[in-house]
Amino acid sequence: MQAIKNLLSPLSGNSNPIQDTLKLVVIGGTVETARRASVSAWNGFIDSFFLTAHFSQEDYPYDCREFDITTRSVNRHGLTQKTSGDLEEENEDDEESAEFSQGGGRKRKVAIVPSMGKSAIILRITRTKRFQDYGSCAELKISVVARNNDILKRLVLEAKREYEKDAEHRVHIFMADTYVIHPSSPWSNADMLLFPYLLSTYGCWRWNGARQKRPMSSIVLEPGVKDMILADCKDFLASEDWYAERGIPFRRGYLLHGVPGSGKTSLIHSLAGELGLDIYVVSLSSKGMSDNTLTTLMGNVPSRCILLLEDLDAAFTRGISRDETSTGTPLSSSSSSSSSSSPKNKDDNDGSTLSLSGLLNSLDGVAAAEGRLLFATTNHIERLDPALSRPGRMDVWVNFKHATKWQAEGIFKCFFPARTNAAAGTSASQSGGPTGSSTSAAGAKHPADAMSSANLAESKRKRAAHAIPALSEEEISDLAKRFGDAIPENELSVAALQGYLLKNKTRPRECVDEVAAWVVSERETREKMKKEKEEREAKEKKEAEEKAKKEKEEKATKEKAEKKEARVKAKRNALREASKASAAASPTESGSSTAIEGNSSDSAPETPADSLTLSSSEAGTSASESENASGGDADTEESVTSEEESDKAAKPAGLVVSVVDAATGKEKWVAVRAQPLSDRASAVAL
Ligand SMILES: Nc1ncnc2c1ncn2[C@@H]1O[C@H](COP(=O)(O)OP(=O)(O)OP(=O)(O)O)[C@@H](O)[C@H]1O
Repeated sequence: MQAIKNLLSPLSGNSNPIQDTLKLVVIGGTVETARRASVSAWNGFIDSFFLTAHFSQEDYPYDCREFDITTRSVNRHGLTQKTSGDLEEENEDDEESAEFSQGGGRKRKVAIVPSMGKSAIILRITRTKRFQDYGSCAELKISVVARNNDILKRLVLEAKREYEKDAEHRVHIFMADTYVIHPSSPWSNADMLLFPYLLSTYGCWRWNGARQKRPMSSIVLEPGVKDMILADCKDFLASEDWYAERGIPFRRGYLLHGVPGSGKTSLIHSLAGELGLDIYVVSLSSKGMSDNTLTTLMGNVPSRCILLLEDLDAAFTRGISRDETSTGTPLSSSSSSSSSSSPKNKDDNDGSTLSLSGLLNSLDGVAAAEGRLLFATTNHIERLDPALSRPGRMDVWVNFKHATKWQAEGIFKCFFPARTNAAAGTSASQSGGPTGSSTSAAGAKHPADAMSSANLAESKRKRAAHAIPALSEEEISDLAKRFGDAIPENELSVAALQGYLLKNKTRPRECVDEVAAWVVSERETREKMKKEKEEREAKEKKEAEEKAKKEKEEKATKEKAEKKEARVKAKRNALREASKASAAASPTESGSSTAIEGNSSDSAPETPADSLTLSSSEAGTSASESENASGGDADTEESVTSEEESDKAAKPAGLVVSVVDAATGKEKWVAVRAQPLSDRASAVAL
């Protein structure tokens, strides 16, 4: 105490302010360090009583969602026998807020739950969020005060049971995790090549959540299409032995192509729910996707699943908007196999080095998994390489078009079920409607009818309380017919129709009354957008052309300047050579040299016109003109011409020789006309 007083006392006196500040800093630092040390020691002490299980979000099935259930299951059945209620509420709160403290901080929750025995179990749940190079990852820690880990084991098993029960109504989605070096990462590409083990965590599948199953009946396609695909999938999954007996690789590919918003992705989601398969999604154009990564990913999918390659064309045609000459056709295997030299890689330095041959190999190479259903979607089938879509890789092709009248009618019925269904609480909501399996109606039976007969499992989600008027079956049929009639055939996407119906989800009658006006406005909007797009494209094209023209001009000017410079250089060399030659010839003729020099001076009497036409100063002027003409960026064609002309003009002047003034010792340039002198001696005599 006395020491602290001594330490603080000078602060109140009239001591040096710098010293006081330093003291304050030292005191503050000491107090904070002591606080942290004590907190850490206390946590360590408490932790020593806990048995802790760590669960990472990346670990399937021990993901956070499962453990949300876990914690509930602890409350409901597992360890408690009686419901306490507290933990349930806490975890509900968790789920709703579902937030982590900023900057990767953590939140702690401690709940005391009555145990099966007499003593209480202290359960501590800690959620943390780690930020990694390729995203963030949540981690869950469950700690209990116990002598052994039996409780934790039971907890996990209980959670697993609950989780699997819940999973029956869900489709699990896994995303391909590709290798990406974050800008802030200390590792460079070179490091990765040198130490491949650094990549070991990439090219793997990451659980991305579980979505409610979508009933097949909510997908409205042309009659028979859904049933054909579903039957084909089922038949394939049941034919493993048949394939094995014939030595055919046990794989099947489906290519869904067509206009955007026509239900390709929705159908796959629905099929996954119907067949009870998980979906593994690969985006071929994602950063860091390479042949090796894709092969690893394809080899790691489970035997029974749906492998989805979205926007198949995008992987090889990303540069299409930038490359005017591109036809959109993917690079050929030979050209694209040398990934580093492909245009794509030059343009996009994002570490993506996927080649067509790499993709083909990963689809049906020796390392490719068997038993999976491959679904590929594209909006531009014409851009696909034939090798990619050939049978064996893509066995079934389905074309998705804009909505027909039949589809419009069907989707209307999905949105507005008849009174009987609504009363029974089985009303179909929009795309994310009630969940569960349903048996598709065969043939041309309307989807809404199929839905009404479907045995929908009870949804656990909260239902939106939309006040949808309950209309009779006849009225709904009539409205649906009118709605279908008002929709133009093959002009609007089903997604657009869905958007319109969503806007009117509680007004079926008005929805039909106003649909004609909506179609008109939709057409106008599309026209406007088309026009704007054309204008934008024309503008971009014009700008690109202007830029190209400018670049061409600059290049030409530069080339000319270089040529001129080279010519001037050559001329200088020629002059130098000439002067050397003259110097070599003149030493013995000093008198003549003097004579020439005398002739070149202003005061000298005029020399014979035919022997000496230019004075040294004139020759210098000519040379300097040539230099001026060649120098500078503003050189033009005219300047070249004038220079050439001046060259021509200078030619009759003959040799330009260097002479040395004997008196001053200075070198002078003298031009001498090239006259028909018979020999050098006579020229020198001049
Ligand atoms: N045939 C359909 N039946 C029911 N709903 C549909 C249909 N087509 C589209 N939709 C609805 O439109 C939305 C977009 O559909 P989806 O994503 O399946 O289209 P897509 O063909 O995969 O589009 P893109 O090619 O742009 O990926 C979804 O919400 C879906 O509910």
